[in-house]
Amino acid sequence: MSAALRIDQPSSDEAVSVSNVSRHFVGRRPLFGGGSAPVARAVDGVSFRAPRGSCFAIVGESGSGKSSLARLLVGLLQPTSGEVRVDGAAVAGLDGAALRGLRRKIQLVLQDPRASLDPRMTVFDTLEEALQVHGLHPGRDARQARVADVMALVGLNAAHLDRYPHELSGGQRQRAAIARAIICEPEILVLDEPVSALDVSVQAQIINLLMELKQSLSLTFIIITHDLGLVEHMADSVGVMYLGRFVEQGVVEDVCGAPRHPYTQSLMAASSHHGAEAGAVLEGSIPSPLAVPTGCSFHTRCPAARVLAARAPAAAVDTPHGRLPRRCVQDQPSPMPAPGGASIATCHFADALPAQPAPRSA
Ligand SMILES: Nc1ncnc2c1ncn2[C@@H]1O[C@H](COP(=O)(O)OP(=O)(O)OP(=O)(O)O)[C@@H](O)[C@H]1O
Repeated sequence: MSAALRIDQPSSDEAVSVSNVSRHFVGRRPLFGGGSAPVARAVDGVSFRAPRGSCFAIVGESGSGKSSLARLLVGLLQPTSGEVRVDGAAVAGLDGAALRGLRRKIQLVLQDPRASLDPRMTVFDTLEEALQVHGLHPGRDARQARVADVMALVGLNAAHLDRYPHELSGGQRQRAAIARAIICEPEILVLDEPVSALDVSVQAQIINLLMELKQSLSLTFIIITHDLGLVEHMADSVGVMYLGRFVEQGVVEDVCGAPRHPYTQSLMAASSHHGAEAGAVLEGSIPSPLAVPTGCSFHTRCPAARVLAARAPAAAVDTPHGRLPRRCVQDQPSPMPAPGGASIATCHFADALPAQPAPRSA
């Protein structure tokens, strides 16, 4: 059976399934002094499932690997290891008609719509071209009718059809980019920071539009964001990403309602929606994926690790990052299920910490 047939077959209840996926970027070997080429672990062993019609959110700071994961999902990047399945079929190695089939099924919406809209093409030409690439609605009249339908779906009208991207407002541009993403009737939208470049007044309109489209077109969403407020509003499940890994994942009510990993707790503290209950807002910036800290990769910034070390100095070790609990620096953390079986957190002390904002650093 050809790969083209496989990708188009209706199959599992899972729109997207990601199993232990990694993407490492190998840099240049140093010119002098020998040594091996540096390896950036942008995505490192991520797994999740998004059932049909659900919304899965990937949240984390800039540099955590969210965009690389998005590009792996839509086949723009190939995994170093692991497997991405869309609609039950493996994405790796697709080409030709099979790859076009995948591209129709899963569409990427970017933060800056200018990146997905050609500045030299009108809105009509952009939308018509998408139909032509996939051979849908053959004939000019049929394409015009489909374009008009999709324009209405996204809240644009005939007056916008002949405009170039720079002649549209930010919100209108994002509506045009969404129109381009849905015109070929995809099943899944990967939304990479879909509203963060927009004025606050326009953000709610675009979020409402996306939620309406999700409902009326039975779409599955994978949303990538740094905004936990958006996660709580839109998503069913969430993976919290730090240095290429999910440090906590589960249903949104559990992860956002009672975060167990100190990193999630810090993100919640930094979120405008939870500022009043804030614990420790994170200091410093995310380490380079070229030099992921050993042990728990979050230990160099973890406020809870310092508090635990101060409480139990006998079990602590001195490091360049302060006095830290031995377990944080020595063992590789493995995913720890919540006592109730709901969320999974990789913190060694997830069960010992209050499932609330992280304690302030000592
Ligand atoms: N082609 C590449 N070559 C080398 N390193 C890369 C490449 N692409 C991404 N990286 C590195 O991988 C890490 C994760 O990048 P990525 O863009 O996926 O993160 P992100 O969470 O989406 O951040 P942002 O929100 O800033 O885009 C970064 O440190 C980045 O420098």
